[in-house]
Amino acid sequence: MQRAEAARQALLTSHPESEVAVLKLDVGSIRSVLHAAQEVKLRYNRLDYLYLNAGIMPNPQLDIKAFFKGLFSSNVISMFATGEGILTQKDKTTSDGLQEVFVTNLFGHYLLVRELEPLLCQPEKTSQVIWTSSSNAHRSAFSLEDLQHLRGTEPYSSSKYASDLLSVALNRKHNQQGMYSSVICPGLVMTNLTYGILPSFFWTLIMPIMWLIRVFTNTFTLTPYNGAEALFWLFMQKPESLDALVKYHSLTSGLGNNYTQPHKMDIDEDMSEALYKKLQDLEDEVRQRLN
Ligand SMILES: NC(=O)C1=CN([C@@H]2O[C@H](COP(=O)(O)OP(=O)(O)OC[C@H]3O[C@@H](n4cnc5c(N)ncnc54)[C@H](OP(=O)(O)O)[C@@H]3O)[C@@H](O)[C@H]2O)C=CC1
Ligand SMILES: CC(C)CCC[C@@H](C)[C@H]1CC[C@H]2C3=C(CC[C@]12C)[C@@]1(C)CCC(=O)[C@@H](C)[C@@H]1CC3
Repeated sequence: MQRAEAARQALLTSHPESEVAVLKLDVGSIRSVLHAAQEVKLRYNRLDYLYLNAGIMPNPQLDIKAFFKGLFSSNVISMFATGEGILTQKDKTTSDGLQEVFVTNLFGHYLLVRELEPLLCQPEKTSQVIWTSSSNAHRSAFSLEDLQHLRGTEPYSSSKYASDLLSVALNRKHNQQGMYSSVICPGLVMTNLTYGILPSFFWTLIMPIMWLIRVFTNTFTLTPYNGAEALFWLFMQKPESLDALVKYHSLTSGLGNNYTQPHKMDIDEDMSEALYKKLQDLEDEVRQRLN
């Protein structure tokens, strides 16, 4: 909570007229999500925006061999833009008996949205739910038969693809009630997540190479400010005008200009419906276990 309080103070310094409240929430814990949602419902009557940004990539491993192979292939740009085929992770089980990446990146958020539906779906008004997804969300990493990615080595990619599917399902279910869901990709940003892949001093050393690569992909946004471009862009749009089947990417040009670009997602609407059904079943199961 110390860092949250520091962020609150910084916001109040830059925007003294605003009201900023903090609330403790561990999206990786079912009890914590339910407790925090209860607290939100006590404090507020409605929500206009819900940003689902929390996410983890535990124990990332870079496949050096695949990286060098990719470097000299025709897929090199796509490899730098998405990290496809060169990153794996080691997941673990939480005390709720769920896979940590699945619950932190997807299921905890799903449960939070379910709990907050009464505040998000209100007559005559619109609300926006925005997921921080990733260009690393690959259909090949996801399976409806293995939602939690117990049998694979790319739980991060699987969970992000699942968030894309879930966003599509939420739109189909709730647009008529005024709730709209979108997914964004911030691009490659230097944060604790990327410092888990390679140490921060190494990223600093290769920064000139990163700026050079940015000329070819525009996906190397590199700073949190640049990565937030799509969030800001979405905030300025009318939610009814957005395309549910599109992911909004923050991009930074070689000259350092930020812009947002929509990319059609590789999504099958039946699959998104099937995922929603499976998440509902799991929700019933975990709620029963808590009672
Ligand atoms: N960095 C990148 O290149 C990219 C990142 N993303 C996504 O952006 C999002 C933010 O990640 P990023 O800033 O890069 O990484 P960081 O590791 O720097 O930040 C992760 C954030 O998620 C929060 N978080 C993690 N676990 C939990 C949890 N169990 N409960 C509540 N909050 C939690 C952290 O909170 P706290 O500070 O309290 O620990 C922190 O605010 C993630 O969803 C990530 O997948 C997507 C594409 C690229
Ligand atoms: C540029 C250097 C000389 C070598 C860096 C190689 C890799 C460590 C990176 C190349 C593409 C990167 C990437 C990600 C992580 C680091 C790389 C694999 C992500 C998967 C990080 C998390 C995301 O959500 C994606 C959007 C990133 C895609 C690109």
